[in-house]
Amino acid sequence: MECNKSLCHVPNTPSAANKRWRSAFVSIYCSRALLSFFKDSLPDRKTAKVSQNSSSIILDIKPADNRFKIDQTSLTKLVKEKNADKLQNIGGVDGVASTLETNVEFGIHGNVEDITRRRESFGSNTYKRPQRKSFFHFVVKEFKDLTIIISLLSVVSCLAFDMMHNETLAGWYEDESILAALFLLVVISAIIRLNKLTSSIRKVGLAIAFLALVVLLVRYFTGNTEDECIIEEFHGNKKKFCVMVRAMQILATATTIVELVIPKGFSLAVKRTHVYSMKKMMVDQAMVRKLSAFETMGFATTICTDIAGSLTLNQMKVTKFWLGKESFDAATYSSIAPYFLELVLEGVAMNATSTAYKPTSRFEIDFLSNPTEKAILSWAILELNMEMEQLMHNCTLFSVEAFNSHMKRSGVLLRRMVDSTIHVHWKGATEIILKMCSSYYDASGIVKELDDHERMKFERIIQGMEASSLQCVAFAHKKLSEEDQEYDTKDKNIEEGLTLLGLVGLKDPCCPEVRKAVEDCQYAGVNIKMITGDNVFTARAIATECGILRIGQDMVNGVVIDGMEFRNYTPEERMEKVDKIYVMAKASPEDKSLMVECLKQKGHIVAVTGGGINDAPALKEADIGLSIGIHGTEVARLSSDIVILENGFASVAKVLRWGRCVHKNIQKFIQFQLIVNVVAVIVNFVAIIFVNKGPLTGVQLLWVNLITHNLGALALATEQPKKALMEKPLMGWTKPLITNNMWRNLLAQVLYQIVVILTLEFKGQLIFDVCEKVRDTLIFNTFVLCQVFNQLNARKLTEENIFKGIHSNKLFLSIVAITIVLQVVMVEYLKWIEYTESLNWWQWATCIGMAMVSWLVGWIVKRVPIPQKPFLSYLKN
Ligand SMILES: Nc1ncnc2c1ncn2[C@@H]1O[C@H](COP(=O)(O)OP(=O)(O)OP(=O)(O)O)[C@@H](O)[C@H]1O
Ligand SMILES: [Ca+2]
Repeated sequence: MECNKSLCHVPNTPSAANKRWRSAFVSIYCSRALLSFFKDSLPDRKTAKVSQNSSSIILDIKPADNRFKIDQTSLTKLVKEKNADKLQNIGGVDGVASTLETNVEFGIHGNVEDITRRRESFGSNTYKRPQRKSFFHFVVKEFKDLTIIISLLSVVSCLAFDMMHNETLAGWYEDESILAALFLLVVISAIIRLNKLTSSIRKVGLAIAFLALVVLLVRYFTGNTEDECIIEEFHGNKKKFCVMVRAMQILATATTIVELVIPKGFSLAVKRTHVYSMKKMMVDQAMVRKLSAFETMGFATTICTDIAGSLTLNQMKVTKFWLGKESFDAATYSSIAPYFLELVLEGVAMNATSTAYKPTSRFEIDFLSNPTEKAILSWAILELNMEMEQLMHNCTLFSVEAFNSHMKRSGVLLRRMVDSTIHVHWKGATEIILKMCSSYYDASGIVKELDDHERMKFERIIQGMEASSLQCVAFAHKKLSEEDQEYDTKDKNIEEGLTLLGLVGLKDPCCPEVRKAVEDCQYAGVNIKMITGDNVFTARAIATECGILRIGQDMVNGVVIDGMEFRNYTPEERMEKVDKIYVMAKASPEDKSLMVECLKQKGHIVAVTGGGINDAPALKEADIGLSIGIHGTEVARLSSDIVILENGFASVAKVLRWGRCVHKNIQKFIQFQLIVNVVAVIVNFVAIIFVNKGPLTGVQLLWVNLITHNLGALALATEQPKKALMEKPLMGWTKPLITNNMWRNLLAQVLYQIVVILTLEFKGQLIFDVCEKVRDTLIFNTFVLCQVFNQLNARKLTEENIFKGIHSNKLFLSIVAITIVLQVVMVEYLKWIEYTESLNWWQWATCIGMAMVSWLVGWIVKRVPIPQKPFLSYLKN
């Protein structure tokens, strides 16, 4: 409007010279019109800047109006800042006086025109009563900074979270559903070792926050603080508002510190590391049922393994068949007397928990039984042409004792249809069955007495089979007299005086990679022990084949023992001998768990692998239970922490490696995160003490926390297990979570970052010749970039080359790149909401340069030797 009006007064005969004049005139007046418009609506710094520009225009071209060389805002600023340099720039007191067109001695001219002009420029010399503001208004104003609310909420929720997460876990252990598990993971997880660390950090943090609070309060009540804004704004208001607002500011500052020091990010990061590794492990056919098992596995000092499925393929096959003292094979089966073979097949078919039939195709046989039984049935059907259905038609069962790992035998009582005679059939572990026999069938089916001499001969045959790693099963038979009709399998009579029918030897081939996997684990400092229900000789042979026993070692006393022997030791003897035992054979389920219990008592971290029902108690007793094998039983799976669907010990070695990796990654994250938090707390604290306000605003700190907790944790969680993890012995369960190496790295980085940030805080404006806001932006930017660079430092806790293998971790690199991009966006965004100022290229380069020095610091500090004894133990002494 003003602009248009002014334009009307411009001469309307545009000569060439006048044209130039007019365009200058228009631009000046239009900009002035705009400025006055802005000035009315935005009474803050922004206008000041523009007005300064406008005043320079005025000075150049001699304005038509009577404005002063200095405007109100600049004048207020000059008074408020008490900046001697600026005063000097204007020409000192005299300069100011002449700018204001006044005389230091006589004052202003004072006529109506002059006063009006001054009133227009500087406003009237009266105090404008501020509008009454409600208490709600103060609250909203103080809490406009959303971060404070978020901080408060997160502090509260963090405490609630900690209380909650210990209890609610038990529910999903029983549930195999991976979705349910994943869902619960987001809400709760058990983090055992971190709890201690977290609680000590929390104590220190709360102490610092409290101290800061005290400092601020003391300052406030002793009037030692410049509460200009409050005094200015609330002058005339009731004092209680002042107190409340100040109290809120103090609370906000303290909350920011608490928010920084409560390491809730740890548990979150641990969870993320777990979930990431869990997903990776699922590719390897392993499902983690209990997340903390990951780290526990990393610390395992002993792994107790069974045979079937873990060391062997769980594909048993009958390879030996003895009738009497003669061995038969495919070529000689036809020479067996038919009536005798019929008896043997009756024992096989009737004394089985499942039925099998021969389908059209030779190789498709359906079974529902344990591997041993499956192998025997398939051998009988395929090699001995057993007609299972036919045999089952010929007799009726009236009592059955199913196989179990305690008794290691199964038995049936049956009546033959043809003559109604009653027969008992037993099959089971050779030592059990042999004890029940007093006679034997020789190769031609004639019953002979089993005296001690003959018994020895059979034992030798069995040992021969077992020594070639065969699992042996013996069959026995007895025909009962008419009076025995009422008996069932529980009666003594049918357990004695049996006739040995035959022996089979079953081969379960060792997994091809098992030897290497066992070696890897041993190399990593983990003891491998075998605990099995199988016979001593079988166990010894397989242990040697898999590398659990070294050649000659099996002869050393006490290395291979029998479950019963172990059971009968006194508790003291057990504790004394348990370390030396490498193979425990003929073990009952209780023996297996007794062994685990002993090892645990001795301070070992014990992992148990197994797939059978008989392994369940040991799996439960173990620190980490791993159920193995696609054919593993449901009971074993439910008793375990990790379910491995593949057969083979190689998977166990993989889990061990991942376990160590997860632990390492968590350590890396802790080092990384602690640096961020410690630096932020100290810097804020020091700044509060000296200048009453921290250099990093709530939003900025929240941002730092956000990227370190989330992106940082994710990046460090994705570090893959390296071969080196299995090259060192144990990391030590009892060792502190933060090792001396980590303390050293941490202290160096913290020191460096504190020096950089405090230098920027106190001397930054001078060094870089920038305003306060640019300096604050420099601090914020440098702090964030330091963390980005430090993330790479954290990749290697001890190695000097932090870039080693980084090319293979694309995810890590992408996360770092994303963080940098987000930081640029953040600086720009914060600028928009007036939290930061734009940085020029040179300033960006300076920030990056300062952050990059943390690599150098990391490299240098890794060369500083450290003591073996944990740092913190020096404090305790
Ligand atoms: N179905 C069965 N019927 C009769 N005897 C069996 C049967 N299965 C196994 N046996 C006998 O019982 C012994 C112990 O077998 P068991 O399955 O209890 O051992 P395990 O502890 O599971 O062995 P592993 O270490 O392979 O897991 C075997 O050596 C075998 O002689
Ligand atoms: Ca088993």
